[in-house]
Amino acid sequence: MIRVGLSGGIGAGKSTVATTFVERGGYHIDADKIAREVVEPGTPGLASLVEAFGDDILADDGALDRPALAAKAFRDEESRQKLNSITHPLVGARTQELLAAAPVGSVVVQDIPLLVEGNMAPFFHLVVIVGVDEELRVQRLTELRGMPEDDARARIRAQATDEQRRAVADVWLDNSGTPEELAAAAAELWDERLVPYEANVRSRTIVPGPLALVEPDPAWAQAGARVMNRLWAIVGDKASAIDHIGSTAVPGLVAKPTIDIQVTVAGLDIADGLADVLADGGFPRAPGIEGDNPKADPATGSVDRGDWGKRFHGSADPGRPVNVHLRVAGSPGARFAVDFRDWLRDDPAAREEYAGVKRTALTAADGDIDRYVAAKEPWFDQAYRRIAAWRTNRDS
Ligand SMILES: CC(C)(COP(=O)(O)OP(=O)(O)OC[C@H]1O[C@@H](n2cnc3c(N)ncnc32)[C@H](O)[C@@H]1O)[C@@H](O)C(=O)NCCC(=O)NCCS
Ligand SMILES: Nc1ncnc2c1ncn2[C@@H]1O[C@H](COP(=O)(O)OP(=O)(O)OP(=O)(O)O)[C@@H](O)[C@H]1O
Repeated sequence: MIRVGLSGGIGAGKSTVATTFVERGGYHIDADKIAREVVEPGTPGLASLVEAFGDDILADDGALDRPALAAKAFRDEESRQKLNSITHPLVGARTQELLAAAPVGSVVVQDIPLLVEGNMAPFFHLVVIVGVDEELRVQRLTELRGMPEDDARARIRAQATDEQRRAVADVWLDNSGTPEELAAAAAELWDERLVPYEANVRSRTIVPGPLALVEPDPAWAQAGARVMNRLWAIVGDKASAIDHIGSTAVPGLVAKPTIDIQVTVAGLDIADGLADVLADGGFPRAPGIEGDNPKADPATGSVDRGDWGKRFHGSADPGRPVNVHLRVAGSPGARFAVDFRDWLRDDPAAREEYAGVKRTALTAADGDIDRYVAAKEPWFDQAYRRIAAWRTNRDS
């Protein structure tokens, strides 16, 4: 099972995407729909709303007069918070019930208008945001849905900004074209990414990233932050640190387009205990990788005899290659990963040198990842010594 969080500002067009996903077999959990169910006539939810906002939010038949409540609730922040504090726990509880009932193998599509506002992004395997410029949204809401313009704008003001949405979006679906274009993009996403992602999570299959060097992409930092937030949500207090490491964490450096993340734990037994939750969360374990090569000083031949053990996980998402290295706090491998990144960030000449080493290794590797890694290893050995000197200098 994978959980897909679907969101977007009011009027962005989530419904089109949700419909496409459901037509293709998605298990739909619709927060707006649940928000209506929990305030139906006779529910404790409706009674709480009346107590909070007065009985003039009721229509003649005793049901909720939605525009009347909207007029009161979106008037100011305090009123909206009051509304949220009544409805959101009820929506949350019902969501949990529906999630528990999702069949094995489901792609669960959770349609949540306030996903970003509620900091819920890390709890999904993938976050899909539908985006359209604010003015076009207001135009569609007023002209096509008959919503008063001040109501539309009041809700937009009460919601996250597009910048905040972009920061958590694994996928951004633009809806400034036709609904048919949006539906086609959603269908492709479903077929090419969501269905294989779910199958890979179930079979615990890693999708390796390409063995190719690409120009530095400023989007890697945010992609790394999203993966780190997701890993924190999975491993919780079992980790003492989670860091974006490797070349994608170094601005300006060519890299394999795979995000490397280090999860620091107290011991490898803790790492082993996390294997299943990580796999369920979209990061299956790679068998057979139990440690890094101990670094040897090429000048003296002396090897760092610390514990170089680690556990290694990849990504089941065909659209986002990730390496997750679980290393032990204070071990030389854990320290080296962070220092290496910081050294490269700090030293443009080292960065250039490493870029050259990678290009040579790529040619030598002839498409074989193990040969690529091995070809870089001698350079790492001598870099290890230089980094130790750099660290001493930095810390003195
Ligand atoms: C105030 C209510 C009765 C107005 O009903 P109405 O039929 O006009 O709107 P509807 O429920 O269809 O929501 C439409 C859109 O308004 C926006 N919206 C709704 N509630 C909120 C809120 N509390 N804060 C910000 N935006 C909101 C969302 O974009 C949503 O998709 C209703 O929105 C409500 O009960 N809201 C509280 C529950 C809630 O937060 N729902 C959103 C996700 S759980
Ligand atoms: N590409 C499009 N071109 C023109 N109109 C569109 C397009 N996509 C959606 N609409 C219309 O814009 C309005 C808002 O879209 P929709 O109801 O799907 O948004 P939503 O994101 O589900 O909104 P809400 O947050 O209210 O649930 C609707 O009237 C819809 O028919």
